[in-house]
Amino acid sequence: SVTLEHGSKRLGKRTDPMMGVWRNYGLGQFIHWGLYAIPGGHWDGKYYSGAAEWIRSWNEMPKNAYDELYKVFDPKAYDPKAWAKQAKDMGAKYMIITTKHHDGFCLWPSQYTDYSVAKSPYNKDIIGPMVEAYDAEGIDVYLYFSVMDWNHPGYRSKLETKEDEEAYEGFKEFTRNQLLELLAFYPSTKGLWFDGTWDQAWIQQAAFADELEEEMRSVIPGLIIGSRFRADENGKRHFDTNGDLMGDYEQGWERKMPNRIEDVNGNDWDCVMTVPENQWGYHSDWKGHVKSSVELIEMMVKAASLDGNFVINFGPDGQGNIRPEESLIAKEVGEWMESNAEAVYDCGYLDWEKQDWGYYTRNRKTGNVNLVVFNYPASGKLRVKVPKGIKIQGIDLIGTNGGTIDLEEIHRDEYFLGLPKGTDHTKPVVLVMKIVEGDAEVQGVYEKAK
Ligand SMILES: COc1ccc([C@@H]2N[C@@H](C)[C@@H](O)[C@H]2O)cc1
Repeated sequence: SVTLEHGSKRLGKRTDPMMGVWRNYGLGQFIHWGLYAIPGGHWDGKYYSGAAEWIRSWNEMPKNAYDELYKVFDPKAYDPKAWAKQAKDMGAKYMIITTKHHDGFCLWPSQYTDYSVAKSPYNKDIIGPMVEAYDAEGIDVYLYFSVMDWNHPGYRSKLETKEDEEAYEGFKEFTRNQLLELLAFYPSTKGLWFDGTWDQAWIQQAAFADELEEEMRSVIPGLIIGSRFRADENGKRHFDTNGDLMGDYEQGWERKMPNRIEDVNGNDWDCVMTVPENQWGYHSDWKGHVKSSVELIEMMVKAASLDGNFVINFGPDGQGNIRPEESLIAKEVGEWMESNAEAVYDCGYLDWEKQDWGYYTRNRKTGNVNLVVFNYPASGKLRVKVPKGIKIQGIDLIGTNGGTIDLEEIHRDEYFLGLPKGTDHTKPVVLVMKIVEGDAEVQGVYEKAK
């Protein structure tokens, strides 16, 4: 490996308590809210087929028309307490809120720009009450911040002239000022979720960004920052020139999932996911595939089974309403979490052979092995191979005990688990297995589960 001034600062996962909390979240909520929610994917009677939060980049929408929207931002229905309650009921352990998206509009009254809620008819801080409401529900708050800022005169995607470089120095100072301001205004935030960091101009700022990351970490010790914030001195992002992870967790899984444990390279990671195919901000007219709650539950369990967190995105409309489709998702995911959360919270990868019926997750606190069944076997029996040296002490439907599951040993270390007659398998079914690890030879023949 090569010596790097501005590469990864740590090999392997963070081992401190704050990162341990992050690692056990399981489920989060993303909220994309801003001026783009006002047009909601339409302008002048035309339908924008792109991602609604990118409507400013659509040539059918005049840039100055977009840039005037702040004059009508006055969300009468905004009720952060209701949002936080809904997120709590869904089972979210953390929430990521767009403080500033690519358009540069700030949902907090920033001292460093007039392009904020302070200059809108609403004229109140949006972020503060949201942080308070989510903190009150015990949901940790993370601040999304886009470095790319289409509104700031000093923003550049690349630096070609002397003028560019001088303007960009001002932009860098502005960016640092806003980030320090956010940490000062909202000190209960647990971390920052960066986006808009792919521009050449930013990638060339390895030293500046490295120093800024250090500074932010000193302002809030334990602050959690992902792999997207900065590049190393060779322009390498997410993973430095030596292939080591930048930041505290991998942020590359946007609208996609890893498939095998090897894909996550031993790093912490989160997957952020839209309900429709590709809309983060509010679009009043979703086209294409809209994910069901069972699809999202499967992704959430798959993430936990591969040592990651899963974050479901919500895009409130221009008045601050959560749309009905998203409220239904929150309700149905919450209903499933009501009785199955222990198979997701505090859970991670189990190095047992992946089976077709679904996913294993290992609860780090209880040691229990969870079998989350999505593909119900026609035989009604799950085939489970346990590694040598594992003794099954008991298996039960989640939430029950007393051996409701019929266990048949079909080979050494291989069993058929019979699911109780009448099990409702229109929703994922969870079995909880208590195991004893260690050299089974010493313990002699396995005792059948009671
Ligand atoms: C293909 O380029 C992009 C650039 C930015 C995004 C942003 N990241 C997501 C988390 C949303 O904020 C989306 O606008 C998505 C795709």
